[in-house]
Amino acid sequence: MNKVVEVKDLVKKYPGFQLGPIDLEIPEGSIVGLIGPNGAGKTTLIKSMLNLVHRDAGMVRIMGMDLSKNEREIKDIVGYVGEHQYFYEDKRVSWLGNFVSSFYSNWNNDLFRELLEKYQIDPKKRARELSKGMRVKLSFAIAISHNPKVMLLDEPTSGLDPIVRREILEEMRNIAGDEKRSVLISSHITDDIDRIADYVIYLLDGKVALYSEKDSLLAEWKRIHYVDGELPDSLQNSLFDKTETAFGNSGITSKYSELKALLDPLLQEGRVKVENLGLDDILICLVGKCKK
Ligand SMILES: Nc1ncnc2c1ncn2[C@@H]1O[C@H](COP(=O)(O)OP(=O)(O)OP(=O)(O)O)[C@@H](O)[C@H]1O
Repeated sequence: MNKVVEVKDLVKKYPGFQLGPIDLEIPEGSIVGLIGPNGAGKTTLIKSMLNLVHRDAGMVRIMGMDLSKNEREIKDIVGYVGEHQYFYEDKRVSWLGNFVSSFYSNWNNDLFRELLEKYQIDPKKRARELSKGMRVKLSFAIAISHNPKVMLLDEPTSGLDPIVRREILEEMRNIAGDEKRSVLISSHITDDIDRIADYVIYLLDGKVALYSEKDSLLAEWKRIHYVDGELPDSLQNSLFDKTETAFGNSGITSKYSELKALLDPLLQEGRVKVENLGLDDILICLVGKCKK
């Protein structure tokens, strides 16, 4: 599969914090969710991928172009929505659309107008008159209207109501659905990531702790509920975050496929139960908040 985005040995240092070295690739037509605790470096990573902050080392290639040499061309094909929206506050939405259109070679004004209507943004309103959610939606409309090949989204859905959030996520699915475009989206709303992502990156303390296909990740991480004495010791010992439950005991495995053959007969007899985990549960374990 082609790589739309390649990041190699990327390092960004701040006093008391270092992002990287980061290596990652985003395949064509995929949505990658970026998950991590506050301060893990998600914003720094996304900004470094667009030269919005200057990296100390490493390489970023987008659609085969090197960010050090082709920054302009790259910005033309990347749609970015950041945590904060900066507009000329006294200008009207229609003016802003017109203004930004001049920076992009593939600007689609019909699409921009369609999106404003869909997101119920009055083109006559001035930026300062828009609500927080409307500002995010306007940023999306702008990012999508220049037909980007890659979308880099930094916590884009946090201020949005559930209806618009769903719409925006759907839009991202459509963008990735044409197989040629890709999305990297950071969010603390792991439900959103769960809903749309094909891959998940866990970023902890500036490093990629885990990068996996989402479905296989969720297939491997399970909580096993068992009654004492029902599980072979070796299996019990391989579990972590052991907790007493109404069923008896429980513990987490991150390698369910390796235990499945042993567990299947017990499952059939109802002596063991298997519970699915969410992306949040996995994050909590990865940051070391699970019992060993
Ligand atoms: N301009 C800056 N100057 C100094 N330190 C910075 C700067 N920007 C970010 N940092 C530091 O870099 C680290 C990572 O911050 P970053 O905003 O990338 O994390 P994040 O994962 O996006 O966090 P959050 O989930 O809270 O938005 C933090 O320790 C932060 O204090």
